[in-house]
Amino acid sequence: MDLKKDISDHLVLLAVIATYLLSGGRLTIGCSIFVIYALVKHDSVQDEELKASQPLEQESSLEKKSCCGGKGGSCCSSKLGGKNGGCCGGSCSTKKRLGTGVNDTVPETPSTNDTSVSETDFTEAFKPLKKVKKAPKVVSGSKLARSKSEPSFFKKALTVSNEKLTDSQIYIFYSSLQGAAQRSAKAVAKVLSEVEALKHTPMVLNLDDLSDFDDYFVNVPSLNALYVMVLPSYDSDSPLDFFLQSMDENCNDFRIDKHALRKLTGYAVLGIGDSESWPSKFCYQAKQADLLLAKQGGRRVFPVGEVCMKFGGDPKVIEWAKLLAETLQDDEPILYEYDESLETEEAEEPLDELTKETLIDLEDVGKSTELQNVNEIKEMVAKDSPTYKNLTKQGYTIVGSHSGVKICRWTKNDLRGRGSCYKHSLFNIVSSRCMELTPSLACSSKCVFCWRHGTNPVSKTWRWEVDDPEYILENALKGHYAKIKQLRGVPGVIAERFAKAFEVRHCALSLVGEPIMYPFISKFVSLLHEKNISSFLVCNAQHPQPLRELGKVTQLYVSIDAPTKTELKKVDRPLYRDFWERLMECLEILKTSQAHQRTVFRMTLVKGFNMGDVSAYADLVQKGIPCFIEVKGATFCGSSDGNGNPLTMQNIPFYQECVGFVKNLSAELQRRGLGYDVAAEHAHSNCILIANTKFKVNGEWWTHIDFDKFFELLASGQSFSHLDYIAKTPEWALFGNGGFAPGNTRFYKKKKPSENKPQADETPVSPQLTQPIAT
Ligand SMILES: Cc1cc2nc3c(=O)[nH]c(=O)nc-3n(C[C@H](O)[C@H](O)[C@H](O)COP(=O)(O)O)c2cc1C
Ligand code: SF4
Repeated sequence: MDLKKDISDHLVLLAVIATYLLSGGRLTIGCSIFVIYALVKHDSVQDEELKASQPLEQESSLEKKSCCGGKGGSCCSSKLGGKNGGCCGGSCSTKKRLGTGVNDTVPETPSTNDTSVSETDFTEAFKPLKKVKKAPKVVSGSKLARSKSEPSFFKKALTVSNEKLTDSQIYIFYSSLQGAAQRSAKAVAKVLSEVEALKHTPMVLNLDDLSDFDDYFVNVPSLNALYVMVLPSYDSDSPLDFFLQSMDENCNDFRIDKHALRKLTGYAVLGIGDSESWPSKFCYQAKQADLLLAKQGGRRVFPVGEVCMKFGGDPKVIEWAKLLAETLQDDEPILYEYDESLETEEAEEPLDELTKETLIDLEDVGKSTELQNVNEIKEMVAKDSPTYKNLTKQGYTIVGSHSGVKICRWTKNDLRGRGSCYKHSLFNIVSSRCMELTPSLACSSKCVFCWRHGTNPVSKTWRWEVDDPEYILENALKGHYAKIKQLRGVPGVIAERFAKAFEVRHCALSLVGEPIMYPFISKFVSLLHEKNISSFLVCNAQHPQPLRELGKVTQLYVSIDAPTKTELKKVDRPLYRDFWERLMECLEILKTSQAHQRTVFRMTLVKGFNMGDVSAYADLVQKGIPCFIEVKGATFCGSSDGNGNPLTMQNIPFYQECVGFVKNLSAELQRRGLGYDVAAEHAHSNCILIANTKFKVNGEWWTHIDFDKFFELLASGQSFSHLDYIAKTPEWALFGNGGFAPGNTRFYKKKKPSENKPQADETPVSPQLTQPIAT
């Protein structure tokens, strides 16, 4: 354009010079004036044209700058035709509208066509921005729900408090497998007790001994309670798993106040662990506990402590306790910040797809991974766990990850010709051919007389990896036979009995734990029967569903440890809140759908706990109509200290007391017109049998089992009942005759026990003091 102008200018100049040379003088001057005027005019027109065209160019150049902003203008043109409507049409116009610095210079009304395109693109292109804005939605659902359901004081309670923490009653809870947490809890208690301003002496409680977590973690013992939790972490199953699981369930149980722990003045958690061996899981369960306490409304008064115990962590524990002690005395209000991301409620409003996506993303972030792992599936008894070591030390052979076998002392006794257990007298089970097994070392009760010493896993439902029934049976037999083999050198072992012991005929499914919890219990029992091994299944009457579904067993026991709801809670310390209803349902099942089975009520008598109300026991018998009632005095399993077992020798009934109880119960049943009477005994084990009189044939008791007949009936495939495989009770086993089988030699350890010559003040038989009696 400029070059053209230059050429035309030069042509005009040449024309003027030529005219001057040809026409001389005046004409040339006149022409020159005309030409100069024409040139000036031409320039001014060009300038005006240029001025008129300039704003539009300026606008377009600004748009390009604002859009491409340095990352290359190509995106503008390419995205204009793209699916998002383009960054030019979208974000450039957006910026204009939002009044960014660049657009301050841009005219207010852009060209109409361009604007309409921009606005369409703007709406579509905003979706990603919506996603960016997702952060507030993490809590919007829960906030919404809470603001509707919670009174306003609640939020306030969760923000700032100026409670005087030294007025609190401090409860120091611990859970310990190997003793470090117990030691640390005591150390923390000592440090806190030294705080002069503290009004109440701190109390130390073992979580694993609590009969009911609800007493502390649904209800609180006092309104000034402050909890300090001293917790180890185990990547294998430990008692703490059940505590954490219960806390997690409480958070989601609509029957429970969701923020029950706001009633506490506060809480603090001290985690102990091993950062070197478990770096990624260091103190992870303490952190889980901390979050769960917060989730239930608890206010953290001090940060979670994380102490590695591997290399002398005890001074660090003291350090943490001292800092906590200082905090308790500090008058400054504490800001209690509630972590709203712990909430998992759904938003009430329907959500569009993108918003849903957003919520999921953020919940994943917000819902701490620590909490997600509370219900992680573990092995029930992992090989490297303290529970494994503890059980193997007690003589258990652990099979797979949740089953166990153990040779009972009666098996040894019988191999040596010293007599079988009470099951021989009562039902014809020979101890040397009996295998004691449990397919579930875990239990749903914490009975006061249990010899599990508080270390076995507890749970209401199965929450572990599951082994095959075939695998369990094969390896249980291997384990049992390996233990039998070890007895070959024991003095007095009878060669014939020893040889037969390698062909198990009976399996007592009890030992410890709750066998019916094992998900394949019926299959397991039928595998036993395939090998001509009879089955004696003991259950704790807390699992009606599997009881109802159970296939044929040789004898089915239900433990009846107390006659009333209050006493049952005290004796069995069941984990279920509806434990009584569960028991009632199980009794109903025995009377109806499982009435074909040989059913037995097992009663374990504990003096001072469950020996009072004979009439209430009779109510239960009336409800379940069992074939037999087996009454046995509890066995002393060691001191109460540290193992959760509160029993002392004072709670172990004498044989005569058991006899008195049995006679009273039998009389009460007869008074009600129920056909029961005392049938057999094994005085040596403090054990007496009451039987339904349908087992009295022509005036003789038939409480024994004809095992051959049982397997014959099973093989026939026909349905049959408990009366189809009975055998006559031998004379020596009848009540009044002691129950010691002939062909055996009675062996007295220290002094001759007096159970066969009962006296009012006799002492219990000595073997009971050391080892549990076969179940
Ligand atoms: C089988 C086993 C698993 C463990 N797993 C963890 C773990 O996951 N995280 C951790 O921090 N410590 C772990 N520890 C270390 C214990 O938490 C630590 O030894 C603690 O002091 C034990 O407390 P206690 O003696 O009261 O049971 C584990 C220890 C054992 C024996
Ligand atoms: S039911 Fe048996 S295994 Fe379970 S706690 Fe009671 S006695 Fe122990």
